[in-house]
Amino acid sequence: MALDLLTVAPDYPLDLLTPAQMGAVDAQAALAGLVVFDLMDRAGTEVAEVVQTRWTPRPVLVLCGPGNNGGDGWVAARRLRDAGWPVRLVSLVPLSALTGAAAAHAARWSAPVEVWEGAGPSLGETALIVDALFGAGLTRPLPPAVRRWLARTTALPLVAVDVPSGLDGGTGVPLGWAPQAALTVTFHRYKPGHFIMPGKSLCGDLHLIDICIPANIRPPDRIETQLNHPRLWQTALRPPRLADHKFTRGWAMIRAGHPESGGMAGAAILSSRAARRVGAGLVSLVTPAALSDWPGTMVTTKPWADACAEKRATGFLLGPGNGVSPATAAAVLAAAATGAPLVLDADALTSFAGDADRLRRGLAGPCVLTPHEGEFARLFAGTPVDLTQGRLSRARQAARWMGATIVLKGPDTLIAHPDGRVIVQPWAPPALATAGSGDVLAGIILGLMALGISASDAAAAGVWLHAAAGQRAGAHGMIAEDLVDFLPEILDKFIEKSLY
Ligand SMILES: NC(=O)C1=CN([C@@H]2O[C@H](COP(=O)(O)OP(=O)(O)OC[C@H]3O[C@@H](n4cnc5c(N)ncnc54)[C@H](O)[C@@H]3O)[C@@H](O)[C@H]2O)[C@@H](O)CC1
Ligand SMILES: [K+]
Repeated sequence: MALDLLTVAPDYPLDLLTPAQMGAVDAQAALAGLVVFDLMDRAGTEVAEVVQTRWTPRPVLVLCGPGNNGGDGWVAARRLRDAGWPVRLVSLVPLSALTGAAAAHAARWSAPVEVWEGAGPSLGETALIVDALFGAGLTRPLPPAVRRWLARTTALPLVAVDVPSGLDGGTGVPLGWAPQAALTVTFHRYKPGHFIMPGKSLCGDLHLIDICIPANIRPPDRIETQLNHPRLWQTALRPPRLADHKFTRGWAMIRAGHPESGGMAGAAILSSRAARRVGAGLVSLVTPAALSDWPGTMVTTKPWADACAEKRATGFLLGPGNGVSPATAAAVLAAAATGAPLVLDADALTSFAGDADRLRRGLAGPCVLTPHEGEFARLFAGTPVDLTQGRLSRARQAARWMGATIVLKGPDTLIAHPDGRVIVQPWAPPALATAGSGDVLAGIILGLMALGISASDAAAAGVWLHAAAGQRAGAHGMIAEDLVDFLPEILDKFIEKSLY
């Protein structure tokens, strides 16, 4: 089910654990006296519960693998059978190959078992598949026969235990291939692969089960990936103070309406409105062409160099409707050299395609880059960033190398910081994929940075506010202008209230 961004519980777990970290938590839980047999019992029992909530009784085929993921499957099969469901259980390995808690739960199964042979089991009446083949322990692609069997059953709904077998929970990238699940039930904490494409899509609806591992049992290393939520940054946002005047709330400069883009300024106007809505004191559109009047936004035809020389400027945005050109690249470098907060989007990024190192060397202050996949690939081609890796790894590498915050946009927008942390925005309505939406996002981040908020907080807050405005706007008929108009309501309800 799509988790509701606006109502998610304040104690919702934000940490995303890699399979190795989850393994470390499991191991510590065992050391702390928790019994794997009991954890597995809870896990499998809850899988069966969730299945019964979602589907009426029907012939179900439970596929159990060789490890603990398979163990969860044995429990789920037993619970479903106890509840009166027609259950077939197929074990990938002979029962003699099972060990530990999985073997103990297998011993409690009192009905016939089919052991996988050749091309796999016949489907018969099967109307639902439970995939308990491999979870966190998968280290290599699925056996070819398993892959072929799963690929033939795509017409049936599949419930994945922990992850669709074949998906790397750490990255969201399949180890070769993974089936499409209708529902994925996972335990204790979500993993990055549940929210990062293509894993996010392969998992279908997500359900997190508390198997009663205490929250103080944590992996020994730093948790580097988290879900985005106001809890992470809301103390950085502040309501206007009594003593404020427009310059204490920041002066943002936006480069707009350049001849290379045919003089179009609409994108920059959207950005400027967004920057003002989130609280920037003053926003200037710096443009060589006269623009029609935009009340509240200052329009100036002074040269960009003059804008960069303005000591009171607290933020610059380049990109929206700037045109891909050496002039745009030069304007970026001029703004970057000031050391003031900088947001780069669209054409400002593509103007450095094949020359990203020049941008990297030119950055003198905090910077947020907001590429979508195509802009990211163009910008980082030929750099040390390995473009063959999944989105999480690529975003992380790019932020480290560039020394800037990277907002890699998509249905799973990633906010990667130079220190290796990545914040994942899991809930973004697909309606946000519309012209002008990116200009609004860049403007929100600019406005927050111009207010003095750090690049990392501004990027995470900006992405969240943008998604929340999109959710508030609804599934149909939303245009980018609407996002801007919903911002005050979102800020009011979710940010400032928490500060008083
Ligand atoms: N450890 C715990 O405390 C708990 C673990 N749980 C479950 O345990 C799972 C992890 O269990 P495991 O670590 O045993 O890992 P898995 O059950 O995912 O798989 C491990 C087994 O698969 C084999 N294997 C890996 N890749 C293979 C491939 N491509 N072809 C054939 N064999 C392959 C491994 O050699 C190993 O025998 C989780 O995903 C979760 O479902 C739950 O029971 C909850 C409690
Ligand atoms: K699985």
